[in-house]
Amino acid sequence: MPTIVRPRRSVLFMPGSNARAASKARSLPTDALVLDLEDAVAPEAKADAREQIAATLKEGGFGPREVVVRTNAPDTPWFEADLAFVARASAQGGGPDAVLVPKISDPETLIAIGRRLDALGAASSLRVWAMIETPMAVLKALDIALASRNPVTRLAVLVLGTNDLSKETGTRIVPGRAPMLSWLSHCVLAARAAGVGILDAVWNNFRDLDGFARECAQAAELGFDGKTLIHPSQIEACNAAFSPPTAEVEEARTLIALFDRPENAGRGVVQIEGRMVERMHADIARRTVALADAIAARG
Ligand SMILES: CC(C)(COP(=O)(O)OP(=O)(O)OC[C@H]1O[C@@H](n2cnc3c(N)ncnc32)[C@H](O)[C@@H]1OP(=O)(O)O)[C@@H](O)C(=O)NCCC(=O)NCCSC(=O)C[C@H](O)C(=O)O
Ligand SMILES: [Mg+2]
Repeated sequence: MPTIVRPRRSVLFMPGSNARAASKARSLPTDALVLDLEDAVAPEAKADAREQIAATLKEGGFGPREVVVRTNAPDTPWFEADLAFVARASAQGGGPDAVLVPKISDPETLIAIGRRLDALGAASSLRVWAMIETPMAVLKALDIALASRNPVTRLAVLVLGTNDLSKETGTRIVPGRAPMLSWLSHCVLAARAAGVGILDAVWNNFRDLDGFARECAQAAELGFDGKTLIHPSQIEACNAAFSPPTAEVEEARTLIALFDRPENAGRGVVQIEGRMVERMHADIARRTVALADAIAARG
């Protein structure tokens, strides 16, 4: 698993057409924001939403937050215009960091999208995030994640979409998510095997913050980097759930220092207060410290 240097604990969706929400996001402690052209925008409002997102991007002011635009799905009449818009914005500078493409179900589609972005002259820095939200996408999660090894795909992050998964499968979204747990874990494994990021799905009932906090804790235990959000009230609990606790960071620093001592240079295993620690624990500790430092650097 690679060292995470870009915190993606909280990733806030907002309708691309909602200028007020985008303006608000400039001062919210979210790690990333997604300006949506898909579900949150009515069919007749797609073109206006593109214009609004263009104005939002031009104005900038998002600081260290990663800015992402979600297009409509590849098989919709809006996709080509959405992709061309994102490519143009990125080529002009000040564009989004990534484009999030919904309903990806196979690696071939990612390759085609990457080629199209190249042909449209998108900036080389533009990354692709892929939504895993069809039954086929879950079944092919590893193939999709491994598409990141082909640089043409620009693939950096997978994002779960449990609303669409529920719609496509008839599986209910229930507290604890037992019916979907195996899918979530399978996707985390696929992302880790390929070395891409992975974000959990949204929690719809944004007034139920206790239930939301429980789901964040579950997502962190499952190994997600963070969670996608729909309302500012969800950011604080989400950031807390995906930040390494202070005591864990302190312990990690102690462990790294122990292995860095000259007398331990050739040792694979040492002990701290009667507990065995191996070099793999030092690797985990370095990841914890790298994430904590990156979070602290945000201020
Ligand atoms: C759900 C909402 C429509 C609720 O909005 P609203 O009624 O305005 O809520 P509040 O009155 O509580 O809002 C308080 C203030 O916060 C601002 N606000 C609200 N939501 C956002 C946001 N997402 N980002 C930024 N700011 C936000 C309001 O403007 C209020 O500000 P102020 O006026 O200054 O007081 C709304 O929250 C919303 O639209 N959320 C995002 C919906 C969305 O993007 N959905 C698509 C992504 S989820 C998805 O697609 C699922 C996935 O694909 C799957 O398959 O699972
Ligand atoms: Mg969806």
